Amino acid sequence: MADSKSKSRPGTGITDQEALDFHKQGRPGKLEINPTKPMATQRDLSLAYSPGVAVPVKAIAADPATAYDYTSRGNMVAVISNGTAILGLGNLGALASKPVMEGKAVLFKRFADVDSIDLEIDTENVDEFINCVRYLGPSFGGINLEDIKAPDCFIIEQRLRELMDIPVFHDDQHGTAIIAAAGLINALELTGRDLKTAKLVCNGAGAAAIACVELIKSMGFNPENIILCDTKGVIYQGRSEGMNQWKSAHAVKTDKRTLAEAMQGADVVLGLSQKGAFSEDMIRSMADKPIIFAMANPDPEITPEEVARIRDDAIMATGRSDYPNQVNNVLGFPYIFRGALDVRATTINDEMKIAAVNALASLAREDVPDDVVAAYQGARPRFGAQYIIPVPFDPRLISAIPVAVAKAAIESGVARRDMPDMEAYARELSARRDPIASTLSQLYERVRRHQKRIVFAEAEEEQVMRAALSYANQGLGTAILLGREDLIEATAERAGIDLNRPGLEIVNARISKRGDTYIDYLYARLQRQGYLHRDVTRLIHNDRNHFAACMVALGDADGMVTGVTRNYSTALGDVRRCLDDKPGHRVIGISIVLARGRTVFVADTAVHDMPTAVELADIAEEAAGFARRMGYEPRVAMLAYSTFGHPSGERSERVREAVGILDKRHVNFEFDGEMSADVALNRKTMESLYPFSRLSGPANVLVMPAFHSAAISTKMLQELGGSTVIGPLLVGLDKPVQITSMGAKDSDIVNMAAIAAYGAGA
Ligand SMILES: NC(=O)C1=CN([C@@H]2O[C@H](COP(=O)(O)OP(=O)(O)OC[C@H]3O[C@@H](n4cnc5c(N)ncnc54)[C@H](OP(=O)(O)O)[C@@H]3O)[C@@H](O)[C@H]2O)C=CC1
Ligand SMILES: CC(=O)C(=O)O
Ligand SMILES: [Mg+2]
Repeated sequence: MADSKSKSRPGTGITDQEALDFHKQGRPGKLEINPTKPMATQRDLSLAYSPGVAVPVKAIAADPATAYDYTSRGNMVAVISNGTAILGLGNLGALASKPVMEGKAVLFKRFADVDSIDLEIDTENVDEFINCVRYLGPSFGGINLEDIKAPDCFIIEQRLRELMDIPVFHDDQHGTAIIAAAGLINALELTGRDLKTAKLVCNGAGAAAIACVELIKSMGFNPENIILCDTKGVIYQGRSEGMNQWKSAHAVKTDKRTLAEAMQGADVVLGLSQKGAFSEDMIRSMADKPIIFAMANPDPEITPEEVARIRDDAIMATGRSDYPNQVNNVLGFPYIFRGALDVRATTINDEMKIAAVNALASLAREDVPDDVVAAYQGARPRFGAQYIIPVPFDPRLISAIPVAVAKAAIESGVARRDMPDMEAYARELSARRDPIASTLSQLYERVRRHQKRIVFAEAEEEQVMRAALSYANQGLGTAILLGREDLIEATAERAGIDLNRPGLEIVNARISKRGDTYIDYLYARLQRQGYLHRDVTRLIHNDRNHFAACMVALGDADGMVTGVTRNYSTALGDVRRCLDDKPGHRVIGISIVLARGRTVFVADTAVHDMPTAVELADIAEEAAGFARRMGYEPRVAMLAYSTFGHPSGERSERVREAVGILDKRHVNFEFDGEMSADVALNRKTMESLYPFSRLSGPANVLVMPAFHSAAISTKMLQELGGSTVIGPLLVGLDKPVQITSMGAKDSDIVNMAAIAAYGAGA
């Protein structure tokens, strides 16, 4: 029986099973540690460990500040929790909090290139917790406390701030407060309200809520206009039940006693409590143009759909990424720590927090430049009800927020390092960003908005079925499962997959009414290439790749994915029998290699065995065009074993000839060669030995001299270098088809399906 784990969580497009598989597959969890220095030879060992390591030891003992020069401390943050308030799920303990803490650690890395490790401390005793953390200072440049319940978190943070000389920042308090305040400033402006007169209700009086209220009061919000509520209702002066000193500090004189009463006529409501805490009646009773931030995770106090059903004048935000206006601390903590670490701040003070609020609020009001539009799924956002705050993938965040935070740290005297050239610092920050993850997420978003029908040619395979389900669940379009119903259903049953949902269609090639049409189409193409009618009939009835490719050719599907059960060249041959090349293009394979924070496109990794000079030039053009479509300005290196004529050889000649052909074509991208891979990828080597090179920076598109070198090098990078390799992606076919590697995982297959859908004009 299919169980609930295969049902999509409402609004998320993911199933519980997918979430479990995601965390389990490969190395369990989301983190691993990699050395940054070579550890290959006796010499390396002598330097990294005994005896060499003694030298930095003595240097640090003599001058502790040098720890920032000789160790990873300056870029290392600990994410620490005891699991007493995990998201909005409550107190589930230290161990259960680990997935969230690992998640925060990877967000640090992904968004701001901050190295981070999660530490789960198994105690609810405040003193024990403090004692455990207070001695960790030498290891880290900062401490990010997470998901610790109120009021313990207030005591813990306060004490640790006093005891430690590095930033200690409770993300749920200040991260949330900073983002909520930025969103609120903008929402108030959009609705023509004044900070001093607006009336606000905050539901929840825990870590996040108290910090939000404190921050907005410090920014000028009138304390008398704020009512705080908790599980016992309104926090009024004189209340004794369920109180603590932090709640008391915000108790107001009022005769309102329930959340429903408090929300009547309110301009703003902040939800930092629990799923479903706001009723439709409460929302109905608010003032005109209400501002509703339902920030509980993973499920908000009320959903945007529920609000939209009852009123059309609200500005609505949630903590989630699948709705507009995501007010979530992910917009803050990576960048705030980035700025604090870069000036070696001793703390994160109010000045730095307010600088972050203002930077974030103003970013949403700025015109979105062209190169940022892609982060917004191609639609240029305009400051307004649906866009009060930037999205986490906005590439401007990495420079805007850390710069503001670093400046504020310097001006308020808590920086231990000056940053004399802020413009250079902003440029450095931008270079830390690797656009590929945002490119892929933009690609997904675009597909979601222009959904496509993708045929999964090997749907009887379990991982293909999971990928198809995920494609449909993520709202990317219709997944067509090609295969025999009985086999598909049996596999689904065995794997506990529920196929009974919209967005999935099963097509059986043997009994399809379209079979004859496909046979006629294919016979017309192949009759003069040695195929008899009966051969073609067999191909359509028995071979999934031919049937699927004909579906695409004749418009019954927008794109196709295959490759799990058959080798690449066989699958490619099948497809090309049915589909033409795009006019004026050459079909090639491009692999995207993600390594050490860099993204490099490698071509041709699939089609041309020993390309001629003309073919190499064509490959360069296709690959450069693809890189540009993915958001990169191409710098193409035509690779060989030699560099600019040395040593000479026949294959290098051909590459040189290709460079000459590109010169004559006056292409609109940078290219040069022939050159070896180390020169292409290492700016210093290029500048010192070949200052005449025409590339303005390290190459990001590598055109390989032949298929074998391309395939061997990408596979070696994947297996030995720990790189992530996406592809080869097929480029240049008239209709989009992607071929996975044999035995690909469901996540790889769904990526390929999304890329095919994108290629179909999503
Ligand atoms: N979007 C974002 O970025 C963030 C969202 N959050 C969300 O905010 C919520 C609270 O987190 P946090 O402050 O860390 O947790 P805490 O445990 O510190 O505080 C929870 C607070 O919520 C109150 N509460 C719980 N249920 C209700 C209810 N039904 N009605 C009124 N009040 C209620 C509790 O009341 P009492 O005091 O009576 O027990 C308590 O004051 C979570 O859902 C979390 O996911 C948190 C951080 C960031
Ligand atoms: C986002 C976050 O930190 C929370 O919900 O706890
Ligand atoms: Mg949290």
